[in-house]
Amino acid sequence: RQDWFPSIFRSLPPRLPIEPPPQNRETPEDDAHLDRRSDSDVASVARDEPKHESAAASGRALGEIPLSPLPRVVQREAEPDTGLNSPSAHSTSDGQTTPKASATVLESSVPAFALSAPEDASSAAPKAKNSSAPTLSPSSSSSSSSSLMPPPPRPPTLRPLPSASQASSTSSSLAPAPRARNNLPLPSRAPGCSTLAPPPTHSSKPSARARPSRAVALSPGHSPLDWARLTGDPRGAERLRGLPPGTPYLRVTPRMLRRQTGRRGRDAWTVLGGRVYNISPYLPFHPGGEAELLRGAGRDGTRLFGEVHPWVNYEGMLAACLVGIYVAEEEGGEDMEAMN
Ligand code: HEM
Repeated sequence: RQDWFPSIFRSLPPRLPIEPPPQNRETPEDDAHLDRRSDSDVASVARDEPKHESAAASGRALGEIPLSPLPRVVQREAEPDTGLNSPSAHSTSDGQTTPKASATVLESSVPAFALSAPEDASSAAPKAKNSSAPTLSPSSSSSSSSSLMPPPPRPPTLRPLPSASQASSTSSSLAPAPRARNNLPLPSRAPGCSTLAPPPTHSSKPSARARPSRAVALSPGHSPLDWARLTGDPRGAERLRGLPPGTPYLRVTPRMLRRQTGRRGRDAWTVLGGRVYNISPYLPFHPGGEAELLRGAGRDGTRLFGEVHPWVNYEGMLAACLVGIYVAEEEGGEDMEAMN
C-alpha cells in the first residue's frame, strides 16, 4: 500500500500548476508518514527534501523526454506549497521504488506542462520579489498557471461556432451563446411571422373550410375529369345549356329564374356573378352532392356559392352551361317571353 501512494504523490508536483492544490491534499495521507513525523514536520520538511527527490525521480522518469526545465518547475512549486502539499511530497521518499504508476502518469501530464513551464519561470521571475525561486508563493504559481492554461483552448472553440451560425443567420454576433447551440438550420418563415403561430399552410382557408368535409361520393363516370371531358366536347356542350341549338344568350328576369328550380321537368338555373347557368347537367358531377347544388336553383346563388367554396372557378366549369345574363324584370327581352 505504501508503494502505491508515493507513486501518486510523485506525479503531483508537475500537475500542481494545472490543477488546484486541494486535490493533492485530499490524496490519502500515508499512515507511515503520520507515524514518523508530526504535521508541522511534514509540512516543513517534505516540501524541500522529498520534492527534490521527486523531481529527481520525475527527471528519471522523464528521461525519455528531452525537456530540461522540468526540475525547475518542480522546485518552484515545491516551495510555495509549504504547509499545503507537504504530506504528498514526503511520501515520495518512501516510494522511490514504486515506478510504474508514476512513470506513466508523468509522461502523459508533464510534457504538456513542461513546455509552458520555462516561459512561466522567465515571465514570473521578474515579477516576483527578489527570490531566485520566485514561484514559491502559491498565488504566483497559480496565477501563472491560470494565465497560461485557459486562453489557448477556449477562444478557438468558441469563435468558430458563432461564426458558423452567423453564416446562416443575418443577425449580428452580439448574442453568440444561444445561437452557437443552434447549428441546425432554422425553419424558413416570414420575417414578421411570430414564432408562436404555426407556419401558414393550405389549411388557412376561410373558416368554412375548417368544417368537416361535406363532399359526397360521385357515381362512376361523374368525376371532375369526366365533367371536363364532357364540357370540352363542342357537340356535347351545346346540349348542356338545355336550349334549342343556336339559341342566343338570354336576358333572364327574376320571374323567369324562379321557375327554373329543377322540378316539373324544368332545368335548374342559378345565378352566379350576374350570369345565369343551367346547373342541371352538373348535378351528378357536383362534389358536394345534388341536394347542395340545388339549394341555389331558381335564385341568385352567388352568396351561397361564395360561402361554401369561393375558390372554385365556376366560370370555367360552367361555361358550356351559360344560359344568359341576369337582368331586372323590366329589362327582360322578347326572347324570354317566347321561351315561356
Ligand atoms: C350554389 C349552390 C352550391 C352549393 C350550396 C354547393 C355546395 C357544395 C358543398 C357543400 C361542397 C362540399 C364542400 C366540402 O368539400 O366539404 C361543394 C363542393 C364543390 N362544389 Fe359546390 N355548391 C354549389 C354550387 C356549385 C357550383 C355551381 C359548382 C360548379 C361551378 C360547384 C362546384 C363544386 C366543387 C368543384 C366542389 C369541390 C370543392 C373542393 O373539393 O374544394 N358547386 N359544393
